[in-house]
Amino acid sequence: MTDRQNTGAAIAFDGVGKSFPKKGGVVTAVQDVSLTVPPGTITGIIGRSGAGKSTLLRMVNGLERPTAGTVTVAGRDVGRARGAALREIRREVGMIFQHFNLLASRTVAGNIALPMEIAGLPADRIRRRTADLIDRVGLSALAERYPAELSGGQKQRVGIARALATEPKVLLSDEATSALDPETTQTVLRLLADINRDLGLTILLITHEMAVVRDIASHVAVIEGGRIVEAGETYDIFVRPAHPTTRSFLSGVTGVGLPAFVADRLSPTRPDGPAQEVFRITFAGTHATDPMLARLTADLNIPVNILAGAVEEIGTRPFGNLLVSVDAPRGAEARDYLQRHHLITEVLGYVR
Ligand SMILES: Nc1ncnc2c1ncn2[C@@H]1O[C@H](COP(=O)(O)OP(=O)(O)OP(=O)(O)O)[C@@H](O)[C@H]1O
Repeated sequence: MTDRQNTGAAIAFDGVGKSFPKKGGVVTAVQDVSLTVPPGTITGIIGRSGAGKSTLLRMVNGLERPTAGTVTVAGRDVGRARGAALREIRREVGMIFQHFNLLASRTVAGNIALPMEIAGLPADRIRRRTADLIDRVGLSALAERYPAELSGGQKQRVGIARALATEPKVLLSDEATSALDPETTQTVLRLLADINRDLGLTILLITHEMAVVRDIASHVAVIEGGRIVEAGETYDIFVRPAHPTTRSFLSGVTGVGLPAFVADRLSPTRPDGPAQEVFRITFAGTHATDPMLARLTADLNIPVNILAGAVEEIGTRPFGNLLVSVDAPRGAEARDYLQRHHLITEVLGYVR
């Protein structure tokens, strides 16, 4: 297969809205979304069920048309494209699905060949390209099997190969790993990352799992109630989440939660009498390994209780979280000290 590094197309949403008619009114699925997906990136859109993710994604390949604003792929207005122009855009935008959407009556090779047959490619070219694609997704031994004979991960590999058949510049992924176990999820995410790197394909994926974003996406947008509430580089969003929805998505994946004996007693306001202030410290980049807590105790004589902690990597950059408590009257002083030393702190509450 030819190397087409950095030829991925940018996707741009500009003031995009989508409403559906319903009895007695309208349902607004997406409102006022402006977002650019840089070419060659893997960008994640994360949101809860009903947030508008699928609707947003379906506007990129013209399965839905916006009722406001414009969606462009490589500068071409998808919502206004018709006929041949729309078919051309669809060839450039591949899509993979949570439930794979394979044809049960066709073999692995037959499923992958289908988009090329529809496009009217010559038979020998279809055969060669199908073999290349099967090889790329690691299914050479299974070319003549039927979907019912495959595992979920193998089915998704077929889905990916089929999506690549028309040599798209953009790949849309609609919860592609949600039906897979964690180990298979990792292998499929690795395959998507390889394809992004080798082919320069722009990947836009929707998910409800922040772990998927962390593992593969360089950029992320958080959607709620049809609006983008926060967007940026994944690392920055992990280190400094601004919106409560983003924080709640992160709380499940940053490796640290409060131990139950603290969480059960945590109060949002400071109680009267002796209490401990509980806060999160986020370590980013080169500060991740600084022995700051020891210095805090040495410089200010504030003892720190460590409640939980974890260090992980996003891309290749270290990122850590510590949950600690200090004597409540000295909490502000301790946090101020840590912030002056480039750490990020967030008060979680108080315990007696
Ligand atoms: N064709 C449609 N007709 C009417 N309402 C729709 C249609 N498609 C989506 N909606 C509504 O728009 C809102 C957003 O739906 P959408 O499927 O985009 O959300 P989602 O974030 O993808 O959720 P999920 O993860 O559950 O699929 C929901 O309230 C949904 O009921």
